[in-house]
Amino acid sequence: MSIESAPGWGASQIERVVETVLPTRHGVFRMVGYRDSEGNEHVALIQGDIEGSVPLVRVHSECLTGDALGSYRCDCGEQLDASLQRISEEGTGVVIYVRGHEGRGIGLLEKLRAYALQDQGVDTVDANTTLGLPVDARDYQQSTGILLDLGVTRIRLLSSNPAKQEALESGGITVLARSGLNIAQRPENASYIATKRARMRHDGEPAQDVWRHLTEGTVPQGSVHGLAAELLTRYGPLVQDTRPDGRLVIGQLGQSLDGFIASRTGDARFVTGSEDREHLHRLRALVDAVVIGASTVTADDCLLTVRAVDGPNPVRVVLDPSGRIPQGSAVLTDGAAPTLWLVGLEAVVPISLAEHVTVRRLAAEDFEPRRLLDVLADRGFPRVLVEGGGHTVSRFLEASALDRLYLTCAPILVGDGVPGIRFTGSDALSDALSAPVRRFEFGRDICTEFHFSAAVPTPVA
Ligand SMILES: Nc1nc2c(ncn2[C@@H]2O[C@H](COP(=O)(O)OP(=O)(O)OP(=O)(O)O)[C@@H](O)[C@H]2O)c(=O)[nH]1
Ligand SMILES: [Zn+2]
Repeated sequence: MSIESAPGWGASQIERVVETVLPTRHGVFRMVGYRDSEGNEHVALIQGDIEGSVPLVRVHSECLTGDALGSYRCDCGEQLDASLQRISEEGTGVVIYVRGHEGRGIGLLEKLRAYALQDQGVDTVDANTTLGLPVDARDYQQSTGILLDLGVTRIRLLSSNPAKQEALESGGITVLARSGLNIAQRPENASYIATKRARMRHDGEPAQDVWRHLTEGTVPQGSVHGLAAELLTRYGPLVQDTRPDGRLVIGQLGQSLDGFIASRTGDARFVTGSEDREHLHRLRALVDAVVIGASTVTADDCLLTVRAVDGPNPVRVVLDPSGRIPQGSAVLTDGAAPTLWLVGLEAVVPISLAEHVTVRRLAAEDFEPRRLLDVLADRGFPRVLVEGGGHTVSRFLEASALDRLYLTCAPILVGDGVPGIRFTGSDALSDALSAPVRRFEFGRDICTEFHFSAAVPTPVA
């Protein structure tokens, strides 16, 4: 099959040659092989029912050094990996692996020449021009052709490069959203990435600036777009809405659409996807302390640090009246953040503990949510994230102790398992708990933010 005269295509053609399947560490993909009019061979890796949907699409430029050899000079390999994973988590999407794009279209050996110049201090843009070559010689007609062949005209693009979006749009593809893959920089590729941002219009810096301001407790002004704007919309209110006494209490939970945080065997891995995980890490970075129940520490052995984004680690507060979390738990053995281990008056705890662990004994009534929040505020932790599990978050919810709750639902039905939000509830639906809400799409998950402190109290009759 060949596509001719697609919009903006001129005389170029793309030919669908073969279809097979590719099992990978990110799952099984349908794989379609194409040949373009210049003889370049490309592949599309596909999951799910993409025709007529608005799938995630990664148009990935071939990079032998990064993709196959694991080079840290660029971020290509990690971007490829992350995009396959994201698509696999969402269950729908396409990665187009574009051959002939090596070295931004100048070829492998010329790229290595450019590397040799960069070894002498020239940046990636000047290296190409010093060699008498274009800074970026890629065209994206093959990708437009492949998408049209796959029946895809509207996409969400995984890329930090606005030029890719413009090229696909000029080829007749509607790009409804574009976001980068948020790969952590390495010392080896930091200046390459900085040059892409400074001289090749790649996004990154504004979003990182905005995020840094938010973690420092300020909301930057000025016009921003893309991820920077999204971060401001999502987290700006958290930074602004702190109460006069400096307190802010937020809850978060990821659960299945039918309300379970884990299966009946306790399997809780990846209920919600990587975007929700990133959101959770952002919430952690915005608070002084994360609160977690002993059952969740025992079941998940969570680290509770900020790893998916830049930002400070909060203090880890473990609610453990009977002192039952395992001594080998990450919160007790990993010193990446301080741990405040709150135990009952009678609980038995080991005499010698790692330096980052502080034990504080509380009377049974001090484990009541509002009393706990007073204890934490007194210790200098007014901004608190209640992170799990279902029982702990529900307790804080029922005690009206949460200013906001982020409840992310994954489109899966578990049937039976460890419950998410459960509380006494009301007899009449008209009395059900509600508040102003905002909704965020995290991949295939939907996060609902309940803003309880903005709710108008029901007048007492
Ligand atoms: N000429 C040259 N090409 C490079 C260099 N480093 C990486 N590349 C190539 O650049 C291409 C990837 O382009 P990038 O600018 O890293 O990213 P992008 O594809 O434009 O944007 P994203 O979609 O966000 O990944 C690959 O083909 C790499 O082989 C370099 O220093 N010089
Ligand atoms: Zn690369």
